[in-house]
Amino acid sequence: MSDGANTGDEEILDELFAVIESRKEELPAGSYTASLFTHEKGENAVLEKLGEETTELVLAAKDDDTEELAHEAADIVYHLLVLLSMKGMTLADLRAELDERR
Ligand SMILES: N=c1c2ncn([C@@H]3O[C@H](COP(=O)(O)OP(=O)(O)OP(=O)(O)O)[C@@H](O)[C@H]3O)c2ncn1[C@@H]1O[C@H](COP(=O)(O)O)[C@@H](O)[C@H]1O
Repeated sequence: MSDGANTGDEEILDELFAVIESRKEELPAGSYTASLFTHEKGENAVLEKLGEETTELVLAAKDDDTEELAHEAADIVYHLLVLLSMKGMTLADLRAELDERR
């Protein structure tokens, strides 16, 4: 597992969100992100994914499978950012909420 160094963590979330926003704008063929924005199920596609990934995360935690836990956590963060973008929100909204709790 990681040694805890977090250099670049903020940047990676900003970069990922910027990619998601550009996929939403350009809807390139072959993009999984674009397919979520154009899915026939609408927002339910990403909501269902978040539900599935959360169940998988819980199972990984119960198994003490930290590699799988990191994998599922990353899936959840990615789909969460897609949901925020879908709702016209940004990472700043998430940061503001977290900041208020300090
Ligand atoms: N971070 C992600 C990311 N995380 C998860 N996924 C996709 O989310 C889907 C997860 O659904 P599933 O659980 O069915 O996938 P799975 O691999 O069968 O199952 P798991 O074992 O992963 O749970 C897979 O198709 C993954 O490819 C992601 N797809 C894209 N990104 C990021 O988005 C960027 C743009 O991707 P495109 O839009 O495809 O160009 C990429 O460069 C990545 O940085």
